[in-house]
Order: sequence, then structure tokens, then C-alpha cells
Amino acid sequence: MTHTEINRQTTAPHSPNRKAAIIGGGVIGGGWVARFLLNGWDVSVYDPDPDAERKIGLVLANARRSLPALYDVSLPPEGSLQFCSSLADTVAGATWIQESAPEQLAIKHRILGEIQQFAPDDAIIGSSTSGFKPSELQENATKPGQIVVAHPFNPVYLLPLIEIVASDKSDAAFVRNACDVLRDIGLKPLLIGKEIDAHIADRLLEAVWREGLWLVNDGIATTEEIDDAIRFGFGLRWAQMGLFETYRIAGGEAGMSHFIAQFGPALKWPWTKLMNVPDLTPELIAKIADQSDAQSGHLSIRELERLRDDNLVGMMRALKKSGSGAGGTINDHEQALRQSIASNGASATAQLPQTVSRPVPQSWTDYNGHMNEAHYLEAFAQASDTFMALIGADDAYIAAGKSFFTAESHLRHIAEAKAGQRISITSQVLSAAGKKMQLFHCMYGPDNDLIATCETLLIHVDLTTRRACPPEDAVAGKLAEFATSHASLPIPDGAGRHVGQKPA
Ligand SMILES: NC(=O)C1=CN([C@@H]2O[C@H](COP(=O)(O)OP(=O)(O)OC[C@H]3O[C@@H](n4cnc5c(N)ncnc54)[C@H](O)[C@@H]3O)[C@@H](O)[C@H]2O)C=CC1
Ligand SMILES: C[N+](C)(C)CC(=O)CC(=O)[O-]
Repeated sequence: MTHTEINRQTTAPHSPNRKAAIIGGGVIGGGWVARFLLNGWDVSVYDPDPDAERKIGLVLANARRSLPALYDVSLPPEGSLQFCSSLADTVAGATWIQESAPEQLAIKHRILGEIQQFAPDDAIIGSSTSGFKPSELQENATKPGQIVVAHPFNPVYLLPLIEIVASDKSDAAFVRNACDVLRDIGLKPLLIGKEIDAHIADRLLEAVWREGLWLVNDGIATTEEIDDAIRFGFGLRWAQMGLFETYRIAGGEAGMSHFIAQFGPALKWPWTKLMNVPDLTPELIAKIADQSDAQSGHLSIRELERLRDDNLVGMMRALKKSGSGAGGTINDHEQALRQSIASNGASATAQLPQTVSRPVPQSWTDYNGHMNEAHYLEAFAQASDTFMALIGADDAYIAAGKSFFTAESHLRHIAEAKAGQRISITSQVLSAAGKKMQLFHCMYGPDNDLIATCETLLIHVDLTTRRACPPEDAVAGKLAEFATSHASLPIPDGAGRHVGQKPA
């Protein structure tokens, strides 16, 4: 398989042993902890900083309020988190080990040497390095082929891109496996064909950063003006089409060749500082820091992180609609999660299947400081979708032209749900006959306290004619199995109620 084929691959098998070891739990290591943990992996961490546990706790809190909000399906139950006092204990039994220590080659060599002393031979050792080549990291390694660059983007729990860079000492099957594991936790591995200092993305970022520093240094613009120049214009374009596709459109109907004919010569005009780098003098550093304080100092770093995360979630959710860029990665992951929920739940018709288990995202709360009523329906709709997948009315069934439409729903609000609280929903079949499927969903809080219920009637439809029709035999059979076993359960309290009815 070529690296282009690996880059285009979308499905990912589940790794049977899901233990990740994170070495270095700062900004990036903390993000890796959250990414693995919230995707159901057990995670152990080693960081000599005595404050690391507190800092990772804050990153996790941010991740719990934002990552689940990207999806319309539940993430797996969180794995367990362990802080270890030795690197040897941390890496024991791990399948993925991620080095996220300071960006100094000597430190990384020392840590990678120690990791290889204690880690399983078949564990993948990824390095978060922003700039070092894999061949530099592999120098003097006992098993160089075990080490790959897995370069993430901050915040690792939200941004999907991971640059995977291998050297000629790397084994292709091993690299392919690394890409599969990353896809399995919702990431987009981009396999880079040739190793190069700073990989692809940081080469681009450094070029923009260099020009930004010149503009401040030369007194042309402030940090805020430069940020405005990005975020009101081309920054919006880049998230969905990148550089080349955007410029192809900018060439008009004649496309890219016309664009280059018109704007290519400008590269030789004095438009850029090219490779000259401004000296980071104490004066320039103070100027940038002062301007940055004036621009953003009214918010703490944690407040800025939450603002960034809420904006990223909103933008990525918008990209899900077209499947562009990061939106496509989320859709693929969502589909894999649905399949896994369906295959785990399809065998358990005797009990009530759990059709949602997720934290309440911040974006679901309102001016009353709790989950807004609109999102109860959203959560219950997710429960109906999961139940549909359980009976075989899954993405493939829908793509083949049959589905269910909701005809009627009755919601009851019994207790409050707050941001970050885990909610779960169980679903009971009240009746299933012909085209009709009547479900009763119960939403519970973290202590199993009933928060809300939803009784809903769904009608099976042919998506071509847009008319009701009986389900296909396999779906009807699975639904009947659930209906028969749920018929022996008590009718849930609140079933059949109408609005305004006094409690029994
Ligand atoms: N900050 C960023 O935007 C990005 C950074 N990276 C890369 O991630 C790596 C880590 O960077 P940050 O998280 O930003 O740095 P950081 O300074 O926030 O975290 C580094 C952590 O490593 C710990 N550490 C120091 N010595 C250690 C040792 N011997 N063993 C284990 N842990 C040790 C420190 O206590 C600290 O918590 C670097 O290689 C960097 O290039 C990659 C992508 C983005
Ligand atoms: C500044 N940086 C080179 C550490 C940035 C990165 O490596 C990626 C990112 O998240 O911007």
C-alpha cells in the first residue's frame, strides 16, 4: 500500500489491547491523555513535574466539555487514568507510547532509550516532536523501527491531524498499524512520504510566523491587527479547503494555471522577507508580549482555551454537513462508533439497551445554567438512531433507501442536567407492529437518577417514495425480538401520559 492509499483509508479496526502510555504531560501530553482516555483507552502518565496531575485534570475538563460535542453518537466509556512515578511502570504492557517531552534532542534520546528498555517490543512509540526528523530520533536506538514521529496539533483532543513521519529504518506494516490506531481514536493520520525538518504543517506555520514577527518588528502592524488579518479572511477559508484548492478557485474559471500566471511573479517581488529571520531581541520579545497582553490579557489562558474549543467545535460541526476536511474525519469516526455500539448491543435484547452515554457538552447549556430543552430532543434522537442501528436500520440500510421517520414525541423533564455531567439513556420497545415502532427512552444522571423521559413513535418509510412501508425482514425480525423480550418488563412510569396530566 502506498502512503497515498494509507492517507485515503478511512476505516479502522479496534486494537484489542487499549493501553496508552504518555511520557510528558504538558500542553501536548495532556491533550494526548484526553484523546486516548475519552476514546476508551486506559492511560498511564509519567511526568516529573509534581503539578502535572493538576494540569492534566484541567485539560481533561476542557476535553470532556468539547470532544463529545463533535459527535451525534456516544463515545465509548472512558478508560482508566493512572499517574506513575517511574517511566518503567508507565510503559509496561502499553500498545501505544507517546513521547511529549520538551523539544530538545538530548532529552528525547534519553527518554526514548529508557522507553525501549522497558516497553513491549511490538508497542508503537510515537514522538510529538514539532521539528526533529525520525532518523534523528532513531540515532543510537536499540530498535529504531519502533519509533515514528506522530506530530499532533494543539488541542490534541479536538484537532484531528497527526503528521506521521517514518524513516528508511521504519517498517511499512508497523507504520500502517500506527495509522489504524490513530484513526480508531478519531484522528486523521497524514503519512508524510519523505522526512524533513518540521514536517509539512510546521514548515507552513513557521513561514507565516516569520512574516508576523517581521510585521511587528518593523512597526507595520500589532499582534491584534495581524490576527484580524488572518481570522476575518483567509483563516476561515483554510479550515475547509486549504491553500491549493482555495487558490484554484481564485484563478477563476481558468483555474490554477491562470492563478499562477497572474500571481506567481509576485513571489519575486519584495512581497515576502523570504528566509531572513528577525532577531528575537529582548526589545522585540517585550513588544510582542505587551501587544499580546493588550490584545488578550483580559482573559486567562484557561478562558481562552474554552473560547477556542467552543469555536472549534462549532466550526467542525459545520464541516460535518459537507464532510469537508475535519468534518469528514468526524463523520468516519462516528460511523465506526455506531457500528461498534450496534455490534455490542445487538446481542442483548433481554435487557434495555443503553443507547446514549455521554457528558453534557457546554454548548448544550443555556442562560438557566443547565441543559437546554432543545438538546433533550437531540439526545433522545441520538438514542433512537442508536436503537435503529441495533435492529439493523443502520447507515447501509438507510443508504439502500429505507429508514424511520419520527411521527410524535412526548418529553418529560424531571431533574436538571449540568455541563460536563454524564448522562445515559436506555430504550424500551413499547410496541412494534407493521410500520410502527413505539419507544420509551429514559435519561439518567451520573447517580442513576431519572432526569427525563421521551415516548416516541417512529414510522418506517421508503426514502424513494417518501411513504410508509413495512421494514425489511431482517429489521422487522430484530425489532420483534426486542419487542417480545421488552413486553415482559413493567410499563415504564409516564408511558402514555399527555401534557398537563396530574402525576398518578
Ligand atoms: N505546544 C505546542 O503547540 C506543540 C508542541 N508539540 C511538541 O510536543 C512536545 C511537548 O511540547 P509541550 O507539551 O508544548 O511542552 P510542555 O513544556 O508543555 O510539556 C513538556 C512536559 O514534559 C515534562 N518533562 C520534562 N522532562 C521530562 C522527562 N524526562 N520525562 C517525562 N516528562 C518530562 C515537563 O514536566 C512538561 O510537563 C514537544 O516535542 C513539542 O515540540 C507538538 C505540537 C504542538
Ligand atoms: C509552535 N509549534 C511548532 C510547537 C506548533 C506545532 O508544532 C503545531 C501546532 O499545534 O501549532
